[in-house]
Amino acid sequence: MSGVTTRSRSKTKNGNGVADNNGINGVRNGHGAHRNGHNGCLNGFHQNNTHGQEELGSSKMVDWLLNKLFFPVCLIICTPNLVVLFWYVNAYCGGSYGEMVRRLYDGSFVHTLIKIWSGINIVNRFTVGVVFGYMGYAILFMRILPGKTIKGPITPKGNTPIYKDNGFLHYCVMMASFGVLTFVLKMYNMTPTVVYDRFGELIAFMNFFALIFVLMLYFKGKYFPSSTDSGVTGGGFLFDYYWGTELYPRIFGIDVKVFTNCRFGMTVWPLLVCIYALKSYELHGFVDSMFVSTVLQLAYITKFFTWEGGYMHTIDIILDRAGYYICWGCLAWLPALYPLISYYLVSHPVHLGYIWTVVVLGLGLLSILVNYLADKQRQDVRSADGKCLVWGSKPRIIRAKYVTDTGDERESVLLASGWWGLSRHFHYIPEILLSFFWSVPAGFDNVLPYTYVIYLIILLVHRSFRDEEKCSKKYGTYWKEYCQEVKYRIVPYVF
Ligand SMILES: NC(=O)C1=CN([C@@H]2O[C@H](COP(=O)(O)OP(=O)(O)OC[C@H]3O[C@@H](n4cnc5c(N)ncnc54)[C@H](OP(=O)(O)O)[C@@H]3O)[C@@H](O)[C@H]2O)C=CC1
Ligand SMILES: CC(C)CCC[C@@H](C)[C@H]1CC[C@H]2C3=CC=C4C[C@@H](O)CC[C@]4(C)[C@H]3CC[C@]12C
Repeated sequence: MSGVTTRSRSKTKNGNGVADNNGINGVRNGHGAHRNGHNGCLNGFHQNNTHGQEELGSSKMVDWLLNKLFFPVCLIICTPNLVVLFWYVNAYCGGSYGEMVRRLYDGSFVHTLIKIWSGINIVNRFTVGVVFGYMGYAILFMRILPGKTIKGPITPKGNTPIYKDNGFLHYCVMMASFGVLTFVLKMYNMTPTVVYDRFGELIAFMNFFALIFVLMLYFKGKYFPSSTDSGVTGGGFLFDYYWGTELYPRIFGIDVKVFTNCRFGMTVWPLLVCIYALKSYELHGFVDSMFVSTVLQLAYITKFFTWEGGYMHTIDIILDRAGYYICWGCLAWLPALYPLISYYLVSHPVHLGYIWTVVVLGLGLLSILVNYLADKQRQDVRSADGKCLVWGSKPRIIRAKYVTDTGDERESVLLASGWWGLSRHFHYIPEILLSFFWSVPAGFDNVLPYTYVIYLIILLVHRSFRDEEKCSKKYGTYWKEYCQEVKYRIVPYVF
């Protein structure tokens, strides 16, 4: 499926002799001897200051405790339970979190949780057959479908991962296969909506499978890495399990992250949306709220697959390792949470009427367009090396220099006009609005339909901080210059 070509090897130290988190050196640039954006400083702290060193020590300790222990452990404990609770609140609590909380506290919280888990028949012929059957089919097409060979960005250790750009074709084949399967099953008086009826078993199985799979990835990265972008972080087992031990693991030539993120998570999402829409049709006939939500989600996912090559340049691929966060996330969290609104709409059909159908659909499609145009604008300006027009004028750009781990000096174009002049992550606004538009057809009876919107706001705000930390380390003063030019992080004039 994909391979890795290795460029020259070099030590993993930056200009300061200090290995940095991203493996990308601070910038030695025309702005003076600044490294990581701080003259003579490391991470913003002066070294020759004992008091500063103590501060550095204690703040690093707090940072380690929070980011490498507390948050990862909390997520590993809470999210596998949440995945099952998302299903439970729909299936047994009428979609009401209030009712779920009442049931959980009726007796002891842990006892009720154990009762929920033990009531699920997790490993059976159906769950094993559906999950592994789908995976086998997806892997087969991932390998045999044709696609242009594309190069991913050079990794911190100087590797250039190679991908086969067959994501869109794969998506079309999987959706068409679903259509054929539905037709064939119908001939035998069967229906794929059994997935809706037995979703609790399926998601519990995926949960366990993904937890074990991530453990296997941990050992693979530690003892049998696919490339030099691997190894333990020094943060201890729990953090390495959460974060991963490899950037680009490959198993029998299959890129694990491409599989978990794109060929599993992002493909299972539209399949579940179709299954839930079909279930709603079986129960109630045509329902406009389900129609609006389905169309918007499918349009968004289709947009994703037309841009899959661009996704290979995002922090999910270039920064995040294949661990609990990304892999368990895409195998279990994504299928449970992202199509949750459609699951909810099956048992809560709402009649919108023509006007609201058109308004919500129109606003949703507009949000997809703006999000797409913003992503494309940044990509176009970079591929034209800034020699193009943005909104009809010459783009404002910053030519940001940086030094790679291998010691090569490179340059990236940072766009500071168009969508990227409004705020540094303006494209997150249409992303969030869109999630609202595909949820709002459910009405305001319960909070559950807005779970994804709330999660997305948290995820994207956190992501903006993670991304800016990465960019600031990579581009140093150039990033500062960009932040001075474009003052707001996400919402212009507010945040
Ligand atoms: N639904 C969901 O769960 C989520 C959806 N998304 C969506 O995925 C898409 C991509 O996500 P995103 O977070 O943007 O990730 P990206 O990784 O694509 O964007 C950030 C990167 O873009 C580059 N960059 C930043 N500012 C500029 C600029 N001004 N000009 C040019 N390049 C710049 C930097 O990379 P470099 O090092 O190359 O300079 C930076 O690391 C978006 O549409 C987003 O809405 C994202 C997260 C979650
Ligand atoms: C452990 C969990 C609480 C968190 C798991 C998070 C992951 C499942 C998600 C983190 C970032 C997400 C994505 C980033 C960018 C994307 C591009 C967009 O166009 C489509 C969606 C997505 C692929 C999205 C998918 C889920 C994440 C990987």
